[in-house]
Amino acid sequence: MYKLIIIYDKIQKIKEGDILNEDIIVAIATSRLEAAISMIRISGPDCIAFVQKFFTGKILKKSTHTINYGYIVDEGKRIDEVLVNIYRGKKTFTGEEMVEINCHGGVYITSQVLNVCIKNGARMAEHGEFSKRAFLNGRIDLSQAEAISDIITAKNSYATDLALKGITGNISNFIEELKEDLIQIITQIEVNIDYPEYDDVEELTASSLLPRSKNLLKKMDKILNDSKNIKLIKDGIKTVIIGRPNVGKSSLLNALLQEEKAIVTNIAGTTRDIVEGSISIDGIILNMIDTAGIRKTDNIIESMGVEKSKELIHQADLVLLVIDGSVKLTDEDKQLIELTKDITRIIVINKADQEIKVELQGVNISAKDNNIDTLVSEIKRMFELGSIIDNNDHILTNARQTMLLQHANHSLKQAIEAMEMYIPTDLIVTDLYECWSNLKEILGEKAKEDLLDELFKRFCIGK
Ligand SMILES: Nc1nc2c(c(=O)[nH]1)N(C=O)[C@@H](CNc1ccc(C(=O)N[C@@H](CCC(=O)O)C(=O)O)cc1)CN2
Ligand SMILES: Nc1nc2c(ncn2[C@@H]2O[C@H](COP(=O)(O)OP(=O)(O)OP(=O)(O)O)[C@@H](O)[C@H]2O)c(=O)[nH]1
Ligand SMILES: [Mg+2]
Repeated sequence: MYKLIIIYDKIQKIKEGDILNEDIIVAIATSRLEAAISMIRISGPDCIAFVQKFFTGKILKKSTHTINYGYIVDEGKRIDEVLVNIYRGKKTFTGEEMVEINCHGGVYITSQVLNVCIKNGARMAEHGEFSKRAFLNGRIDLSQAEAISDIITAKNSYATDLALKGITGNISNFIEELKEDLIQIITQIEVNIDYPEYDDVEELTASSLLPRSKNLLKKMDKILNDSKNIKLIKDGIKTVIIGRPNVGKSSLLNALLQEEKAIVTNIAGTTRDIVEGSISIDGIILNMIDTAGIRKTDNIIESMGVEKSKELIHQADLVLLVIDGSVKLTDEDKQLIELTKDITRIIVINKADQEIKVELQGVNISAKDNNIDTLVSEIKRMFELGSIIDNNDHILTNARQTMLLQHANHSLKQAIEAMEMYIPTDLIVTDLYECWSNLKEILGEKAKEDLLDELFKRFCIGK
């Protein structure tokens, strides 16, 4: 970020007579601070002619999609030896003319080359401005722009597969299909309102509108249902390990992490603050939190830890409730079983290397001996996430999209209820239009300006 400040400083120092072209934007598109090569990405009308002002290589007038060798110069002085990629015409990422300067990847040298660009009149891009321009120029729709952001932040192969599908327009396609279904329903009503060949509302509704609408609703329901677990695939499963003191929670965390991360002792109340760690089970990410053992205590520090543990239960995607199987179930155990009964949880009966004294449905493990296969299998069984994506292209990938489809779904449901009561069709249309505008917004069609700013701000600079 500091580079941005330096660069804005330089803008102030632009000499009189310099062309300041607000339309040309630059950004460093490499994420690492120091690398072999940095790419400085430039977009905007006539940016090839712009770069030619300080690039010694001769870019042929009519050439496009070529790589050009030369030096970046500033007031006659060579700054760096570079390769420059040029993209003329509208067939580019942003839909505008584009240039990419591949310079050496040091932090200082990159900022020097950037400075030359700024000095000659370009400005730094905002977060996501390249993708935003691609969107505004109609190269991609909003779902594709989100997918570009997703592929950069993807943490596993499921998330990359999903993002790549989104980039290639998968979401766009199935939303267009839904829009097509809906427009056919709306058209049929509109035609009937304008040309009431037969004014029998009941017949029109029963014969075609209702079955068509119900079919569309079913499609939407399925998409919403299949998209439920996407957040878990993308961000991981927030897994909270709880249980009364000394049952082996920290030992379990360590066994899962295959690392002695949390302190383990035979003293009850060892863990006071939370300990975190992440693992990947066949691509499913578990973001685990080991907590303080839950019990009544007079110790202030311990009791704060206990409070935190209780809070975390309600934020979890998965609770691992650890029970010491080598002793009889205590009242504290029973309270925790009750407390988590409506939460996605696995009851983990630990210390199975000893004689088991509890009668309880759960998975038996021995954290101490790293004997946790039963638990790992159970987690895999519960979150068979990959298969959702493998066999299904009709998935939404974020909360914005699913919320809009839920709204669309709701409006359609209301329209169907109205149809079933044979309410005059012109009144039903209002709900259907509401449904329509929500579907459109998924692709960013007529999306509000401030929403767009909000969205693209979350991108990194240079994207
Ligand atoms: N050097 C470089 N590598 C890169 C990118 C880039 O911008 N520059 N990308 C940036 O994200 C990604 C590739 N994505 C891209 C997406 C579209 C177009 C593009 O020019 N599309 C045109 C022409 C397509 C064609 O020739 O068929 C178009 O859609 O009209 C380029 C890159 C990853 N690698
Ligand atoms: N026999 C046996 N002992 C275990 C097993 N797992 C943990 N222990 C022992 O149980 C004791 C407590 O283990 P911890 O992992 O610290 O338990 P905890 O639940 O994190 O305890 P607090 O942090 O105090 O809440 C230690 O002495 C461990 O060695 C196991 O599978 N079998
Ligand atoms: Mg502990």
